[in-house]
Amino acid sequence: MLKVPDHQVAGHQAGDGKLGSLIDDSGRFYKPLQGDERGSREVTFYTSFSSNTRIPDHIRRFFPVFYGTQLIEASDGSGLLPHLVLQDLVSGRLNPSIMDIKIGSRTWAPQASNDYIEKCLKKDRETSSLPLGFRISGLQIYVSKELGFWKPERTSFQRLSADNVRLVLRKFVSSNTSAESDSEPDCSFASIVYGGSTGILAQLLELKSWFEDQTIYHFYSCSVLLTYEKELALKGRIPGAEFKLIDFAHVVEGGGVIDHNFLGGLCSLIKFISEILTTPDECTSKASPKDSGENRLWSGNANNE
Ligand SMILES: Nc1ncnc2c1ncn2[C@@H]1O[C@H](COP(=O)(O)OP(=O)(O)OP(=O)(O)O)[C@@H](O)[C@H]1O
Ligand SMILES: O=P(O)(O)O[C@@H]1[C@@H](O)[C@H](OP(=O)(O)O)[C@@H](OP(=O)(O)O)[C@H](O)[C@H]1OP(=O)(O)O
Repeated sequence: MLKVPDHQVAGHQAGDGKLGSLIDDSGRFYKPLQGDERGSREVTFYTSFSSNTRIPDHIRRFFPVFYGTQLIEASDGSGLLPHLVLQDLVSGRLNPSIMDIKIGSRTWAPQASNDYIEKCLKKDRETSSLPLGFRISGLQIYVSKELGFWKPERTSFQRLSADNVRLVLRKFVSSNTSAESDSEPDCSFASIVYGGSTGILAQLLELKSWFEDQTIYHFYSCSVLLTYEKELALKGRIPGAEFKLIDFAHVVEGGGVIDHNFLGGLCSLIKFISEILTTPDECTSKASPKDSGENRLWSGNANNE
């Protein structure tokens, strides 16, 4: 039985007659193929990647498992439509905190049409993509059993300054984050989510070392999806912090050249996360949302889902 995912934080969302991804009970995520070249490009990528023997296993683990494509009933009621069948990255998680971070200061491939480049360039300029090399594209943070999730409006966190991006990355790993609270994030879980030999930072550094060498693909407009379970962290247990790369609708061949756009964005994200680990107490007093006019981020409601 297919259903609308409980924990999708960005992209095209199913429900209310709209076309979007679906999940089943066995841990699979069904993403509808977009009718234009985005759908075929993503299938081409997954097909090539899954059979490419040059991809080391320690890098392959950063990608969802690909189970091919399948014709299924589309969520918008339009009938049978081909879908990518992928590993559901939050299957088995109870209350996952999730952040979708789109990597790269440029989200368009050189081969794209002028109209598409213009559309992307506008958004890259208006968001943190151009100045920081990445933008937060989707977010939900588990608050508590009573309050559910804090899932702010997507437009509220795409255009943040560097200081406020830092603040969101801190809130993501804090025990005192909620829609109501604008207290300084305590970064209680920074060391077990971002830090340690198996934490997010170590994983990102491993990915980075591959990107310093690989020239097979260029990953435009691709995201890293960070997830962990705050409830486990609260109980002092390992919170299962991990990331996977998602959204390959704009991946093109690398042509023997380093993907400096993705690599640059990844280095920038790594720097932000490293700084949180080295200076966990240094919160963003200089980046008051009230000063920067970004209050909307802090006024989003918690979502009980
Ligand atoms: N394999 C997966 N397992 C679980 N959740 C996923 C998976 N892939 C994507 N998602 C969820 O769906 C969201 C959107 O994913 P994706 O970017 O691939 O879709 P999209 O519709 O192409 O988005 P966009 O139009 O923004 O490019 C992600 O932020 C994440 O919450
Ligand atoms: O609507 P489209 O043409 O599929 O383009 C989406 C775009 O609408 C979406 O922006 P938003 O409406 O969710 O704000 C972009 O997501 P980000 O905000 O995360 O950048 C998508 O990336 C666009 O899709 P695509 O990247 O395939 O052009």
